[in-house]
Amino acid sequence: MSERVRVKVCGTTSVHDAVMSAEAGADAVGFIFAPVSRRLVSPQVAREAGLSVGVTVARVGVFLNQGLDEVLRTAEAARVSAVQLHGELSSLYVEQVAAYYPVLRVLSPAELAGADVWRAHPGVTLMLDAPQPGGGVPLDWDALRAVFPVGAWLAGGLGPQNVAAAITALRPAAVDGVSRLESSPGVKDAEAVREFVRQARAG
Ligand SMILES: O=C(O)c1ccccc1N[C@@H]1O[C@H](COP(=O)(O)O)[C@@H](O)[C@H]1O
Repeated sequence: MSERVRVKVCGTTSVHDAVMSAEAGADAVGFIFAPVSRRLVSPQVAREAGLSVGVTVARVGVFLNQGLDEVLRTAEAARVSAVQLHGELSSLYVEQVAAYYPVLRVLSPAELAGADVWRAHPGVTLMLDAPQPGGGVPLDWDALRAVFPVGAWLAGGLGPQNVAAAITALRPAAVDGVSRLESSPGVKDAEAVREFVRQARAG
């Protein structure tokens, strides 16, 4: 029997949306701490939102090319349970974060050649995403079929209309979405979130 696909709803900026995502059945909510993001949230709000989702929902802090100190300080202040790392980062940097938090290391398809180093690392899970995170652009699933790493998570333009097809194509361990789950940047569309979870469970 294949394992159930986990669902992460990212870009949470309020207690209201965190609770709504948890009630919709999300396994994880994401908080984006990259200053460039239109979904930037403060560690204080993320902490309050994370405390409101109960014990079974993971709280993921998302970072893009930020310094190690900043990542660890922000993650601690927000009380996240895992850290998602985007950007051009050394293996040493990723290992240093993984000494404190389970890590989702995000790679674009062009970076997959460097994925091998993480396959045997118990604290690091791979996520495949588009080169522009949060851009709502799906990956070319057909091109990835033969190379998608077992156990990896999938992001990139996933929403209620395409998540089941993505799961069928690549059998990721989890799916993650932002742009297609919003009514405006940083504000969730509750019906889109509910349908995203429903479709992912059906996929
Ligand atoms: O969404 C952002 O603004 C963002 C900024 C910096 C790093 C990551 C960001 N989001 C991540 O992008 C993917 C998928 O987004 P989308 O569904 O294609 O819009 C997801 O992993 C987010 O965590």
